[in-house]
Amino acid sequence: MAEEIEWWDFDAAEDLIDAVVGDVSFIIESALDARGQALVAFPGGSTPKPILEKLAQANIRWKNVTIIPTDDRLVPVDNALSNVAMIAKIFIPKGARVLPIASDAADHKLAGSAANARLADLHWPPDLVWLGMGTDGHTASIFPGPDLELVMDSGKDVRAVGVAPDPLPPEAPVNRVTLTGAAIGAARTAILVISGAQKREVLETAIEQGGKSAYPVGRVLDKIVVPVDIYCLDD
Ligand SMILES: O=C(O)[C@H](O)[C@@H](O)[C@H](O)[C@H](O)COP(=O)(O)O
Repeated sequence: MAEEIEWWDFDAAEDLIDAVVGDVSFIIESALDARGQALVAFPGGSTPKPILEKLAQANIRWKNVTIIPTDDRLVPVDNALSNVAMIAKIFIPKGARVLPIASDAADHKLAGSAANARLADLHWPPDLVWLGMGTDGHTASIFPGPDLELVMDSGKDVRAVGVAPDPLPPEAPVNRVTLTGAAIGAARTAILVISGAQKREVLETAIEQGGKSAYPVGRVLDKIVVPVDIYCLDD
């Protein structure tokens, strides 16, 4: 399990947004100071959008920052389900380099190999992996089901794989590409941002169960060696 897990609870969305923006800005600034560049992975889904919008206003040297999605849906980039499109719309105007990990390969395995090849060129490990979580305990696109072992036990040099969730998640019923357990586990810093009592309960159970959890998030947190900050908005 992550060496240390710290929970930060919020009643108001603005307070959570300010806290996450402050933390992520600090992580990026520190990476820029230390290495002159930063590589960060941001999640898709609906929770991060207002936070990302506020983060983009921070006074950061965005042109030295590379952003990848933690995972993406295998859809064309002009599709509303595309995570990279959401991130690119917010950060390209700021001068950041936003790299897609999805491709238009019809086969999710090929899409995964293409993503892995693209990530091989980046300055690794990521300075930050920011995770979201679904009520089924998935994080990034690491779902319970047939691909779980592949994603979690892919070997440390495999940074991304393609997955075909079964069942497909109703909010975005398409195949995906995701960072692997090893890629997330290698991050220099990691945060998890969730909202609502239902997710909190799932996450608490997953943490308790640890590396043997049926919830992917428990397995992923088990791979992360650095302390993890969890930001939770109560409903
Ligand atoms: O692209 C995705 O689907 C994600 O990266 C995924 O892991 C997301 O973070 C959770 O499903 C939570 O999504 P919400 O914030 O929309 O509930």
